Amino acid sequence: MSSDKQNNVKEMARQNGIVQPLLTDFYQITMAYAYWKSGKVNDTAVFDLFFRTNPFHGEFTIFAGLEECLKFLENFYYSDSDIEYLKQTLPATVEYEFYDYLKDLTCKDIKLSAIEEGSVVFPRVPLLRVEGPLIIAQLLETTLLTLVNFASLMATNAARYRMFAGKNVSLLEFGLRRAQGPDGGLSASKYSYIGGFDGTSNVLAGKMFNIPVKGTHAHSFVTSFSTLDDIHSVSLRHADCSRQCDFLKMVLESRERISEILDVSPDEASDGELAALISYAQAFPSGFMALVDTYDVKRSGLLNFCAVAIALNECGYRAVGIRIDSGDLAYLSVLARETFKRVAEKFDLPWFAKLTIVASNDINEETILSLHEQGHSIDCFGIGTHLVTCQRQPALGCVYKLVEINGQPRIKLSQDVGKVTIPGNKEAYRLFGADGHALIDLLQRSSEPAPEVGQKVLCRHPFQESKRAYVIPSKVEHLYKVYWNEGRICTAPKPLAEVRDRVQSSLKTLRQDIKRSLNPTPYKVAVSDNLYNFIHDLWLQNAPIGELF
Ligand SMILES: Nc1ncnc2c1ncn2[C@@H]1O[C@H](COP(=O)(O)OP(=O)(O)OP(=O)(O)O)[C@@H](O)[C@H]1O
Ligand SMILES: O=P(O)(O)OC[C@H]1O[C@H](OP(=O)(O)OP(=O)(O)O)[C@H](O)[C@@H]1O
Ligand SMILES: O=C(O)c1cccnc1
Ligand SMILES: [Mg+2]
Repeated sequence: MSSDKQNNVKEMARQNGIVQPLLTDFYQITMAYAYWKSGKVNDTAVFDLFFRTNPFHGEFTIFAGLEECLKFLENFYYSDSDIEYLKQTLPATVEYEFYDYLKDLTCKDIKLSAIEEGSVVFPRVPLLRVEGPLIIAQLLETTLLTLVNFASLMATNAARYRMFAGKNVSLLEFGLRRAQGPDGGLSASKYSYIGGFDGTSNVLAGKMFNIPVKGTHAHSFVTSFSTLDDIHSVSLRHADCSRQCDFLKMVLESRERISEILDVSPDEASDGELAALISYAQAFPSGFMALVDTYDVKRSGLLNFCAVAIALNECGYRAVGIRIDSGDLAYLSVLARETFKRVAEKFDLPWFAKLTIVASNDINEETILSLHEQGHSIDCFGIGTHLVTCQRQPALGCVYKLVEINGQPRIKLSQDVGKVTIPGNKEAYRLFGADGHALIDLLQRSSEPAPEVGQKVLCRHPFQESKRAYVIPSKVEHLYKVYWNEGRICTAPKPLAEVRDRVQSSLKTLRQDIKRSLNPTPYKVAVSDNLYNFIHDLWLQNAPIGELF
């Protein structure tokens, strides 16, 4: 087996243990019993899973969570202890044959069609279409929603950070400590990576999903050292030979020289901080990355870092960079870059000017945009709280609605037109313009022929009669593939790295004005003329006619 395949198998095998049939709302099980009791065991249904509004005041969403949905279908069965628990929890009047029915239940008769994971998606276009026996399709509702909602929200949030940070900056996810519990933290790491982050500090996510694990060190490492006497050993082995260097002496000498260049007195710098940086460098001479804001970036952190980095260079190692975690990140990063440039010039070490500058501390979308406007020298953002808690919008509102029962369309009416469901079994197509950009998503009845390249197609707003347009597509993408059918995965979900690439390639198909931060242009989602008439006929059939006296 190729190592790619092995990795794929390994990834697929990793089902989050908490995802199981009882991870659902109680009403799914009570409904299952009521369906069963009312003779609906052989009824077949079609459910659509979709959202109504894009998150974060944006006009696009990234669809994620499909692979986990497939693992859920694959492993769906009620264990003996699940059945035991349900017997204790449901009323004693529930007939015992229902538990026998549940015991044999699997997803073998379910068919799941979905949009490719990592694609940009839009309101009202179903992300998943679930077809099969009514009872089992109903029982899947809550778990599928919980698997798609947070995954898609998180991937969208991360993709937005990626977009606004730009290509030249790397992004690290540092959020585990602030996430909504352990499972929220793990999912956040996974879907941040899909959305375009370059690495995570979350070690378990690294192991489970093969995400690069990255990090620096905390303030506590610095504050645990008080004086130079705290240094355990003064020496460091030279990179090229077994010779031991008197590392402490070299650091102190370079600190003297650098203090003149930077016009900062070594007396102002913290010796405790220097002891900490020396100790970290001795532990990781080839990966030295230091936190420099514990006491004072300008007067202590930068001087101490440069002193250790120059001494490391004399021992044959190249330092990696610094992290700044407080203060004015624009000003301090520019100051750090100027400092590195001056040292690079004086010591004739061009690489020193390009040392990595990581910034962290409550970073969000606005901070990144503002820092870009101000000008900064940051190479990498470490982002926790705002990213993983999706502070700007903590939930995506995907819903799961019945659109067909036993071949008959179903519509859910609402005073709020936006909440009226689009009935029937449908197909979704993305129509592209001549310049390669996506123009519109078109929903049609499944019985209609697919739109064709070069052929004029009438696209209608689902609820506003006067809003319509003819589109002549240059390319037509059928959005659904069948992923699960006849009890097995029939289209293998892509490995994480490919889903991550898909996010970027899919985002490229969107016009810039749809992706901008402030007042983005909405992307159009339309229905065919046939589907429009079908919706509105059914609407009239189902809407009661009021009487006025
Ligand atoms: N140049 C900047 N422009 C806009 N926002 C910034 C800039 N520099 C930092 N910030 C943000 O401003 C906030 C500053 O945080 P805060 O007021 O807690 O101060 P602090 O620097 O962290 O102080 P402390 O030393 O107490 O940690 C953070 O959210 C940070 O991301
Ligand atoms: O700010 P976030 O985006 O959530 O990123 C993660 C934060 O976690 C770490 O310290 P922590 O916040 O635990 O302590 P500190 O604020 O005192 O640095 C790190 O230094 C960041 O500040
Ligand atoms: O490695 C880091 O620098 C890190 C990790 C988690 C949270 N804050 C920072
Ligand atoms: Mg903090």
